[in-house]
Amino acid sequence: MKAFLILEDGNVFTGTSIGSTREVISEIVFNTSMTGYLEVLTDPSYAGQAVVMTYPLIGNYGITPDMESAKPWPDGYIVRELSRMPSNFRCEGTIQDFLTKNDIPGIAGIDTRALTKILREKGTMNGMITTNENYNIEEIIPKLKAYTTGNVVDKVTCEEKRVLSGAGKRVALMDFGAKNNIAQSLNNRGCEVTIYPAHTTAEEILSTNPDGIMLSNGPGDPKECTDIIKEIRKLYESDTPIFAICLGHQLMALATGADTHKMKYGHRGGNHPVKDLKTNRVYISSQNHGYVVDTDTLDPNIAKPAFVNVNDGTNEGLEYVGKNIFTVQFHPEACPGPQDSGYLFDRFIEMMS
Ligand SMILES: NC(=O)CC[C@H](N)C(=O)O
Repeated sequence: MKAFLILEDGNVFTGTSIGSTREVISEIVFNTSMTGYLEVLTDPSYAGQAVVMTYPLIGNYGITPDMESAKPWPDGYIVRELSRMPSNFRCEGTIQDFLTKNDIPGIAGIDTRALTKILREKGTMNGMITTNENYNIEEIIPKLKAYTTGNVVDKVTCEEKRVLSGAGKRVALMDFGAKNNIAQSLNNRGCEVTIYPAHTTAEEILSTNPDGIMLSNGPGDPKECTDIIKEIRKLYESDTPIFAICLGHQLMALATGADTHKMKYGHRGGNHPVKDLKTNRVYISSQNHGYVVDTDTLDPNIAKPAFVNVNDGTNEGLEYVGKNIFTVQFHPEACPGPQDSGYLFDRFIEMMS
């Protein structure tokens, strides 16, 4: 069946429908990872977005246990070519069936390179995936322009707290849409990790007297999380060691008076160079974000840049003055992507000691 991707700027791509045939409007973002399509699909930070995979062949090892959460989260999936015959000793099915089963619409067979160039030049924009051949572009474009993602953290956070037991440090992990490998990276290092729903109060977390608090990644505009930011402010004031990743990093910055803004097209992929400003060493990082902390709005008495993006000079991490708090915009848990910065979990454990 034919499918159409209609962009806010009037561009239309015609391809083949994959997964659900449901019509969807979403923000269209691109990811440049060459492998790890399952970790991308199951990263809750993609809730509220349709993802374009720039790598031209997707699904060639099928569905494997490499999941970062229990289900796929993007609103839509856009690929050049979907493998029809996946092959891998762990393969349990096809992307096609996975998308259909989870009611996620997608489109294959379009020129994803041309699409990515549009998104890079004009910036991230909204789009519609539809199988309706009689679509009316005049009616659709105003709808696309008016569409906003809203608060998506509430959609992805866990409903109840759960514990990964361990004999080491006791970490409270705030789940704003956490990828599995954050808890796993801590648990592999012996930590007992208690995962809390996003709206747990600071009082409840602090009453358990954790050795450290981890703030997770998550979807959407950090400024939508007004209630959570208030709780994070209390965690900041508590003097408990804190490590935060991506959305968690942005929320801590907002909680302490800095500002964030939306980037032109964000960073999503497995090859983003970030420089540690203390050592001048560059790490290749896994990334998935569309917002960024404004370096100009940082109060040097509160937070100092610790990492910077080598490509565009944007902030990639902060160190909080007089506190055991450091936060990063990139993903030390990888999944997918390079594990160069996994040592940051060890640093967090040292900080808790
Ligand atoms: N992976 C994340 O935590 C993303 C954070 C935020 N939603 C952004 O796009 O910038």
